[in-house]
Amino acid sequence: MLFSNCSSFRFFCSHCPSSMLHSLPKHIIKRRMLSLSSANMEAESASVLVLCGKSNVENEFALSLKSNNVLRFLDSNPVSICLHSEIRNLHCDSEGFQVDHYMDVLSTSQFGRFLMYSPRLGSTHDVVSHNFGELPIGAVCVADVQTKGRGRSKNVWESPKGCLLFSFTIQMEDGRVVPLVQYVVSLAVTEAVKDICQKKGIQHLDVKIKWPNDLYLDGLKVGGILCTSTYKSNKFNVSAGIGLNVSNEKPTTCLNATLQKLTPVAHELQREDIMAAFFNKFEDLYTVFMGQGFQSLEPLYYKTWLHSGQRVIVQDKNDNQDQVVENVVTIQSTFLFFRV
Ligand SMILES: O=C(O)CCCC[C@@H]1SC[C@@H]2NC(=O)N[C@@H]21
Repeated sequence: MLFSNCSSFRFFCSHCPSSMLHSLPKHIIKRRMLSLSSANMEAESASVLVLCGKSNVENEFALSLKSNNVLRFLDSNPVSICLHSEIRNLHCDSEGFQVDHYMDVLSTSQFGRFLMYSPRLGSTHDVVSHNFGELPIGAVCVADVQTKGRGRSKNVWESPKGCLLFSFTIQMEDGRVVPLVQYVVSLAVTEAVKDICQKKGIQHLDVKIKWPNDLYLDGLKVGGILCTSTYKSNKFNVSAGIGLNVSNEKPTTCLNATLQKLTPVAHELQREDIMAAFFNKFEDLYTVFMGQGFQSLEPLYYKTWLHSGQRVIVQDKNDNQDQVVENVVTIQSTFLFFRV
C-alpha cells in the first residue's frame, strides 16, 4: 500500500514495518499524509497522481510536468503529483495498477508511453481533457477507482475496483473522420482481448461492439467508450475514455467471470495486460485508419459487430407521408440493409 504526499513525500507500507517511515531520508519525509491506497482512500481526502514514462524521453517530460506544476484537476480534493521513479521501491499495493508490468508489455512508439496513474480520481477523462495542451499525444491516465466516472449523454459510469478505467489523447486534422475514431478505439479493445486470450492459449472471449460504442459479452454490457473533442489551432483534440469490467462483476458482468465459466483451469486477465495490448493494437489500427480510411477496417469491424445479421423492422413513410410501410431487413453494416 502506498501512502504519500508526493510533492514532498511520505510513505507507509502496510506490508513493511512502520519504521519504514524513519528509514526514508529526512528531506523526503514531511508532515502531511495526503494520499492513500485505494483501500484506504475513503477516510482521507487527497489523491495522488503518479507520472511515468516508457523511456527516458517520457520520464524527462514527467519530471518537467511535475516541476512546472501545470496540471489542473476538477477534483474537489487536492491531487498531488509524484514520479514513479520516486516511489517504485515503496509502492507495494498488489491490487493497484502495476505500472512496471504495463510498461514491460507495451510496445508502441507513441500511444500509452506517457502514463499518469492514480489509485483514486474523480475521472480520468477530466484529467486528460482539461490538460490536453500540457500532455503529449498518446498520453494516458488510468485509475483504480473513479468517484465521478463519466459515461456518454451525461450518464454516470460506475467505476469500482477491478474495472479498467483509462483515457488518452489523440490529435486529428481532418474533422470528417473524427467521428469514426471511436470505432477504431472499440475495435482495439476487442482485438486486445482476443490477442491476450490467444497468447494465453485459452478460448477467446467474444466481446462484441454494440453500435455506436458499447462493448457486450454474453448479452450484457461489459464496457463503454467515450470520445469527446475540442477544436483548437486547426486541430481536433480528442480525448478517448475506456471503461471495461475486467474483474468487477457489478453492475453487469465482467471478462473474468465469463472466463471462469469457459476455462477449466483458472485464468484471469489483468488490467495492465489489457491496457498495454489495447495500445499495441490501437497504434496499428490507427495507422491503417489514417492512411487508408475506415473502409480498410470495415471487414474486421463488422465481424465484431453485435448487429451483423440481426433482423430489424424499418419503418418508411410513402411519398405522401400519410402511410407508414414496414420492412423487415437484415443488418449488414451501418449503411447497408438488405430487404428479405
Ligand atoms: O458507455 C459509456 O457511456 C461510456 C463510458 C466510458 C467510461 C470511461 S471510464 C474511463 C473514462 N473516464 C470517465 O470518466 N469515463 C471514461
